[in-house]
Amino acid sequence: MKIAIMEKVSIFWFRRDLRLEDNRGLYHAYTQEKNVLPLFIFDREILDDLEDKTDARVTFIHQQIQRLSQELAAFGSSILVKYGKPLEVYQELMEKYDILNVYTNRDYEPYGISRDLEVKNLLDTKGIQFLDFKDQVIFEKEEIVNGSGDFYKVFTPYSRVWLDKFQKATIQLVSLNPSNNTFFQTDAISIPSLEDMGFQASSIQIPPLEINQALIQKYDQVRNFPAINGTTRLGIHLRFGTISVRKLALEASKLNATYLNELIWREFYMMILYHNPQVVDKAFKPAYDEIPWRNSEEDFQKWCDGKTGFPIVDAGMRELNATGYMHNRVRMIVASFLTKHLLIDWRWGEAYFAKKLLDFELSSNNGGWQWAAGTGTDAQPYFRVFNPDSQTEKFDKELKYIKKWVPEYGTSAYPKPMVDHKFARERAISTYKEALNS
Ligand SMILES: Cc1cc2nc3c(=O)[nH]c(=O)nc-3n(C[C@H](O)[C@H](O)[C@H](O)COP(=O)(O)OP(=O)(O)OC[C@H]3O[C@@H](n4cnc5c(N)ncnc54)[C@H](O)[C@@H]3O)c2cc1C
Repeated sequence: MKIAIMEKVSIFWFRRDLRLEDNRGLYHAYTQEKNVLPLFIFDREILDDLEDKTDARVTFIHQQIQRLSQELAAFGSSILVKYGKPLEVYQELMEKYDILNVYTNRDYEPYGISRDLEVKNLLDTKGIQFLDFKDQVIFEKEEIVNGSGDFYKVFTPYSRVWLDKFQKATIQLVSLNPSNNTFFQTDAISIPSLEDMGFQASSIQIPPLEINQALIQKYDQVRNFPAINGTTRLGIHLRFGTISVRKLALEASKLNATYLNELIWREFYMMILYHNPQVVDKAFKPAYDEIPWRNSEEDFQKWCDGKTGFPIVDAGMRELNATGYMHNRVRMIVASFLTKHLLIDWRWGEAYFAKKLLDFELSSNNGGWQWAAGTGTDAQPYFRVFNPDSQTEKFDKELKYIKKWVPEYGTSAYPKPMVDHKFARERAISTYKEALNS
């Protein structure tokens, strides 16, 4: 009888860190182990919930995995790509390989935390170590806390401490030294196709991965105008880790304080979610869960379709539907409109954004929606209701953005406003007031 000898490997599990450059967990695996087998799992727990089978994010990940596979070929290695549920995949791998250790980068979302705990417990049964590292943020967990050791609930003091710590830290980028190659040596391993997983390629364009220094330098002056290319569109790259946040933050710190501040917002919301996982379906400020939302399905549909009769709102929704992107200023306007003008639950809008945004990030999306609805940290006070016309006057005065996305604006084909601004504003304020005083 022939006994198969199992290959001895250590696994590096890629998730939202799809790069070789300055990847902390990978660097640790590479410098500490002898036979590093890269792994990526197309996670059915996530994919099965995606309604759109041409989801652009899945196409993007698939392309990035192919790129990684090519980059690893230069090291005589490849990436093992599985389609399934992580626990089942690990059960299978434990039968096939003699696994020494599993390395990965930490996740802060409730699903990621429970997935990792399950995998860790499974690996424990065979004495395999699960080693996770900080990679997707500069500071995590309890690194930024107040004098009493509590997490910050308000952005400004958080950002002050973050910045102070960042300025004192020596942040060095890490890279893999090819002459000490410790990757598992193998021919290319085949990657399941999108079709194998029930998906098809999307035609949506992904913003390029470039750090546009000239843009970042003037970011504070241009970032609020949706008609111009005044933001970096690096959201999807930060989401899936095709860029290192350390690299970007180091550049930003030399170029523009406002831009760096936005990266701090990203981490602030990640840590709010980490410390308060209940915000996934509850208001950060519990009293706001008493608001009796109107939740008209008909109104919601008009909002989704960009047919509200408020051109800046419609332009934003149409941009989102067509490209998977919406400018931050317009995200704030459409979110305020949905929650205040239409009194529709912020969770409806949040879920719609989650389906459509290329840069969808649970923490920032939840934080952005709760901010707009007035239910969150540092929220816009409920009695301040964005006026879509004055926002247009300030940020799209020449109507360039509106005309791009709502070409029929100004003609009889364009719908009349679905609600009167003054009436909706007063209705929102009195509804919130009553709920909060009850
Ligand atoms: C209702 C609402 C929902 C949002 N949903 C998301 C989301 O799902 N994912 C997401 O990444 N951002 C979200 N944002 C924040 C912000 O709108 C986007 O990060 C930004 O528009 C992305 O475009 P950009 O990459 O060109 O950003 P830039 O302006 O170039 O900023 C660079 C990066 O900084 C971070 N950043 C910028 N602004 C914010 C912010 N306000 N909060 C947190 N991080 C920020 C992002 O990672 C962004 O990619 C949301 C905002 C609102 C008001």
